[in-house]
Amino acid sequence: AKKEKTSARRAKQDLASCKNLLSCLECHEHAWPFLLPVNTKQFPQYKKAIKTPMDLSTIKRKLQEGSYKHKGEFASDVRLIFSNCEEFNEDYSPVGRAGHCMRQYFEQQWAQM
Ligand SMILES: Cc1ncccc1N[C@@H](C)c1ccc2c(c1)OCCCO2
Repeated sequence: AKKEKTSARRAKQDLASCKNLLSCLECHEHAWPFLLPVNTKQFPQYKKAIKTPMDLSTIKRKLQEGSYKHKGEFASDVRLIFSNCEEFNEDYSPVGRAGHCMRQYFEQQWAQM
C-alpha cells in the first residue's frame, strides 16, 4: 500500500507539473502558431503533409481527460508539434523560427522537471 501511495502521489505531481509547463508554453510570446489545430481550409496541403497534427489546445484537453498515462507521453505530443512545424515550415519563416524557439524553451523547462 505504501509503494502504491508514493507512485500515485508522484503521478499527481507529474500531472500538475505538465499542466504548469503547458500554461508556460501557451503564454509564451512565440506560441501563437501552435495554440489551436492548423486550419486545413486555410492550409489545404497541411492535411496531406502532416499525418498526426498536434497543438497546445489538444494537449490541454488530453491532460484534462487523463489521456496521458506517463509524463513522457505528454512530452512526445509537445515534441510532435515542433516536428510537424519543421516538416511544413521553412526554418527561417516566422512560423519556422517560432517553432525552433518554442522547442528550445520547452526542452529547457522539461530538463528541470
Ligand atoms: C503551426 C503551423 N504550421 C503550418 C501552418 C500553419 C501553422 N499555424 C497556423 C496557426 C498559422 C500560422 C501562420 C499564419 C496563419 C496560421 O494564418 C494565415 C496567415 C499566415 O500566418
